[in-house]
Amino acid sequence: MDILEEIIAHKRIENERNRQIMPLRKLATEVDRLMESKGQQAEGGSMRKALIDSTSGIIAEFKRRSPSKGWIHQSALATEVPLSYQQHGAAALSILTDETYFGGNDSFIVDARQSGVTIPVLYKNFVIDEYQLLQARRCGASAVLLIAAAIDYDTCSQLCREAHNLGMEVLLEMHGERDLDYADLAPDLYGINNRNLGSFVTDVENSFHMASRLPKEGCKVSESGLSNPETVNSLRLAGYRGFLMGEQFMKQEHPGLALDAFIKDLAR
Ligand SMILES: O=C(O)c1ccccc1NCC(=O)[C@H](O)[C@H](O)COP(=O)(O)O
Repeated sequence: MDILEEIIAHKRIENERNRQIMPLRKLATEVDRLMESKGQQAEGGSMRKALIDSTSGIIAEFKRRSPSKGWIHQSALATEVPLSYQQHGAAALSILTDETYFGGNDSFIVDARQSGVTIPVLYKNFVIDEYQLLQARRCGASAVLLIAAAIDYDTCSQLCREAHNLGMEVLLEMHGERDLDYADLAPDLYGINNRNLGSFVTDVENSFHMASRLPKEGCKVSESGLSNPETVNSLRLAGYRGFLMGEQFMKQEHPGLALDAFIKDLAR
């Protein structure tokens, strides 16, 4: 069993437990009310537009721990780091909400919004059913991640539609050619993950290899293992508009300042 299979097996149990605590119908009613009072479109607006309009294209990630690295920054605060990322030029944010494997929580997005984050936020979790889309909408996410390797095509198609009905965008994550069938679901953002989930090894060549295989007009995002400004500039030339980066910033004492320095290097 690779790590993704393990996480998904655990997620099914977790979702079931959450449904016992708050039934789907009750959560849906809460989200309906939220949408009535705050509007159809999710908080933070369009991540696709934010990436296309941005010069950096950086999606800065709030990730305290990971299966590959263990704790990266255990004491990092969701009331501080996401806002600091915004102040230092992030085009958008990704906030890990998975608790067991990434030390995350939905409350981190709530904290980020309450601290003053207004840019788009990706609900970074392993979404396999509608219940999690409602959780994402409730806590203030603008977009959700759907991972092709984690769900079958029909489920992905249905979740894409439901996310849109909830006013959120979809970042569809693919790893390799075997996932390309999913590209015709026309997500808002096409992600290529450079991390091999069997070995955890990251290889940015994966993004270069996959670039020409994605729809020409699609907004492409390269994910994982990015640490070098020159690589990001080369990925931009290859057609990418978004660059999802976590560990490179989170391993520093001040992730926002690390982002600031990285963006300055991009422009050199
Ligand atoms: O980060 C991991 O170790 C990991 C392991 C298993 C599944 C997913 C994993 N990461 C999720 C991500 O996609 C990354 O957090 C994101 O792309 C940022 O990557 P990085 O810049 O390498 O922290």
